[in-house]
Amino acid sequence: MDQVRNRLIVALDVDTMAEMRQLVEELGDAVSYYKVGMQLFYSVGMECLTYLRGLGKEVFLDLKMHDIPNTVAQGAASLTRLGVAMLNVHSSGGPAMMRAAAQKVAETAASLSIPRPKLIAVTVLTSIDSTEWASLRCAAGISDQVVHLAQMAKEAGLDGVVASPQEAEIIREACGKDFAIITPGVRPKGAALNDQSRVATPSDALKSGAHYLVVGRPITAAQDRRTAALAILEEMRNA
Ligand SMILES: O=c1ccn([C@@H]2O[C@H](COP(=O)(O)O)[C@@H](O)[C@H]2O)c(=O)[nH]1
Repeated sequence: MDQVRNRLIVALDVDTMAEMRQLVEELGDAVSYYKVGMQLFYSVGMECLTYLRGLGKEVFLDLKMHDIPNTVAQGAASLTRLGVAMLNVHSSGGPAMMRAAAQKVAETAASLSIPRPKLIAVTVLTSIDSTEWASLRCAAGISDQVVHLAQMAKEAGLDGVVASPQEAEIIREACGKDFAIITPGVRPKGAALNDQSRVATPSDALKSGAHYLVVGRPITAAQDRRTAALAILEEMRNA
C-alpha cells in the first residue's frame, strides 16, 4: 500500500491555511505527498510547509521557475533551504539555466547536510492541446517537443520531468527508467477535465510509466475527498 501511496501527489490548490488544514485533515493517512503551488505559497508562504513538515508529509514545491540562469540558480538554492522533497523549473528556460539550477541545488543541500531535493523540469503544460500548440508556432509536434525537452533536462543533470501521462511511455524510452516522470493531467474515468487537455486515467498513467501522479480537483473538489483519494489509490494499486 505504501509504495502506491507515495506515488500519489495531491495538489493543495487552495488560498488559505484554514482550507489547507481542513483538506489535509480530511485526507489523513491516505495521502503522504502534497504539491504546494503558486496559489497557496504566494498566499501563505512558509507556514504551509512548516505545517506539512510537522505532519511528516513530503512536499513538491511547484513554483515552475523560469528566468536567466543566475536568478533561477539562486532561487533554487533558496527553495532547497526550505527542506522540500521536490522543486521545479521550466525546461524552456534552456540547458544553461537548468545546469546552473542543478549545480546550485546540489551545492546547497551538501553545504547544509540535508537530502538533495529532486529537481525536475516542466515540459509542455498538460493544459495545452493541438490548437493552443499551433498558436505557439513551435515546429515540432507536442510529443516530439516533450521528448526533446526531457532529454535536454536529463543532459543538464535534472532528476526528471513534468509531462502528460500520454507522453510517459516515450519519455521512459528516451530517458530510461530512472529518470522521474511526474504526471498531472490525471482524470479518473468520467471525471471533469476542467482546463486539462492531455489526460489519462490513474491506471493508464501508471501503466505508461509515470512514477508520480499529481491529482488536484478530482480529489479536492469531490463531495467526499478522502473517498475520492482512496478510490484513486485503489485504481493505482490494481494497475
Ligand atoms: O503541465 C502541468 C504542470 C503542472 N500542473 C499542476 O498540476 C495540478 C493539476 O491539478 P488538477 O486539479 O488535477 O488539474 C495543478 O496544481 C497544476 O498547476 C498541471 O496541471 N500541468
